[in-house]
Amino acid sequence: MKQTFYKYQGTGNDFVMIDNRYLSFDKNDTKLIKSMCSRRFGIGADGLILLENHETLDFKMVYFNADGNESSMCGNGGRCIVAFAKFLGIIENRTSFEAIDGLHHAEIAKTTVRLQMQDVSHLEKFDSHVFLNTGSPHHVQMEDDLTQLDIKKIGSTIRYGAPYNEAGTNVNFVTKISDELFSVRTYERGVEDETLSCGTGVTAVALAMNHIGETNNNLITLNVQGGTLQVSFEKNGLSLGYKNIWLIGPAVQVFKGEI
Ligand SMILES: N[C@@H](CCC[C@H](N)C(=O)O)C(=O)O
Repeated sequence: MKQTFYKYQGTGNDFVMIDNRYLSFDKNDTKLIKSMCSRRFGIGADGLILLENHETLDFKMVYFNADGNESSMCGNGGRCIVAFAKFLGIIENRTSFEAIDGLHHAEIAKTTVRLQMQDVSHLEKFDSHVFLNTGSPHHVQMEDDLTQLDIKKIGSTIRYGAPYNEAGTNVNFVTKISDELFSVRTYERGVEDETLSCGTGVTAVALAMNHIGETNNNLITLNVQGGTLQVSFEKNGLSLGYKNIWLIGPAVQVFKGEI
């Protein structure tokens, strides 16, 4: 049987998107998901996302990395599935849906999607980096010059090295431009390469920069390889950590196909 799919991108982080409300797609077929995401032998994407029915919320998001394995939260994918739900007529301009890390609220206006992320209560500061989980694990490291870095080489060394080892982490390299503007390049676990953007990654960068005192702003703009994202947040007064965190940026349908 033919499978209809859509291709979406959010600041260049691209996804195969499938309406799986009738459970027609076999999500245990890791080889198929990997081959669909392959840029040489398939459609080509950083990940594949299924939109499924949810008992009480608007829909459920199921996310797979390009390696074919289901993974933790994808912020850009979360923004893209909101645009997809609107395209399918499931939602209007506001939504609540479930992803692997729990409930998310979002709003869409034209091609801009604002996605609420989970509160972050635990950030670990080390000499050369910060580690935190924004739905996915992120190592955040400041650098003087992002243009000269071999992101795949350095990123994979950190991702597979101690203390992360096989389970791994995503790795973000950051340069400060001003108190409200940072540049970011990200090595993504499960893609095992640099991607043009990572939503949970820029969220981690914004919180980490506030946490280590590089900025006191609570609305941060982040230049990534594929465009520009914004992250807003509030410091959690009662404890170390952040709440009311929103990831904001474009989410665009690129094409529709059939395999
Ligand atoms: N591109 C994503 C992150 C996807 C998950 C990540 N590769 C992992 O497995 O941790 C984003 O936009 O957040």
